[in-house]
Amino acid sequence: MLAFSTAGTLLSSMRSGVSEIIPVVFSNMMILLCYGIMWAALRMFTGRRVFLPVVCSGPVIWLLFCLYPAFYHSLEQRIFLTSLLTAAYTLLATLELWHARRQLHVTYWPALPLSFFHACFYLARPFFDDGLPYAEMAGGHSSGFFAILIFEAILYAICLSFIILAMVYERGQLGYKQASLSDPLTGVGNRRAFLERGNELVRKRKNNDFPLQLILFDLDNFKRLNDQYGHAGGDSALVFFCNLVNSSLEKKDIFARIGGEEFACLTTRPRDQAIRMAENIRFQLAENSQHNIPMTVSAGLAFSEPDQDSISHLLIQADHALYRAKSAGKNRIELS
Ligand SMILES: Nc1nc2c(ncn2[C@@H]2O[C@H](COP(=O)(O)OP(=O)(O)OP(=O)(O)O)[C@@H](O)[C@H]2O)c(=O)[nH]1
Repeated sequence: MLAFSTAGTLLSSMRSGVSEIIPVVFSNMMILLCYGIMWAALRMFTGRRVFLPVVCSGPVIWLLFCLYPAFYHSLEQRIFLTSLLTAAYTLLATLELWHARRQLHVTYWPALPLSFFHACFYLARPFFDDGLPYAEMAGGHSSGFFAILIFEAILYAICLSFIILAMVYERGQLGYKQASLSDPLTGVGNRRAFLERGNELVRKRKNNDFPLQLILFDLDNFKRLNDQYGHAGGDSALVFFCNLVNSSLEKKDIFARIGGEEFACLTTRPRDQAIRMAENIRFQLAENSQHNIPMTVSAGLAFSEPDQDSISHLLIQADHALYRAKSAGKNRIELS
């Protein structure tokens, strides 16, 4: 991208008044292609599909217009079209930066006004740019707007480069954080994530009273399942169970794998609904086990008191209930 914009600018500065085809036609094609590539790069950054025709349409439109002598010889019209195409690409890039807010927390913010300002600058350019010094380069005159144009372009390129570096860095950091909080096998949160988010919810509950229930699930006879179906069979059983629970979660529920075959679900549903949810999961697992691998699960439920400020007490209570469920024959639910 940098190579294209440098080459485009260099070509643009080669105007001699004798032959302007390369500086006028090709330099602007390269600069517009550079904007198209920037849009594509931001699409890739946000994990969205890149459309090659969009990347190339700016340079192609420019080339087609330049084939008309009336357009080619009108500096005003050329300024209007390059400005319009540049603004269009920059607005598309701004839209991609807006999409980046789903993946980033901080660094996309400065890029948004910067990119939007750049688009507005090019939308306004045709009203202020008299075409100097291009028209009178040979005579050595210079336009005030030309200096602003160059200054804005340099400022935009430098600021955007730093912001994009910061965006890449932030995404890397968030990726590491996400990896440290999720279970690689099942994709659900791990114990650390559960304790972090769970404690946060318990603290929130102290100020705003809402129901909070903890369900501890433990797959039954998992050692035997591993022995019978192999470790790979055990792994896919764990994934199957997580998918089953995930399909019955509500937005606010926190679900995580907190041990080998032990899972925790913190829910803000009322007590009777939490019991129904646990019972439903237990029933569905016993009825629909995957690949003919019979599976059952035991669960212990605990209900949070308003004065609690950490999840550990709730975990101990649910663990006692789970122990009772195991002792009473497994494939059942006990309340604390
Ligand atoms: N396949 C697989 N097995 C695991 C994983 N993590 C832990 N396990 C196995 O889970 C089994 C747990 O065994 P136990 O703690 O004895 O529990 P259990 O056999 O389910 O017995 P109960 O809890 O009393 O029903 C062990 O054999 C572990 O090796 C994993 O990621 N994948």
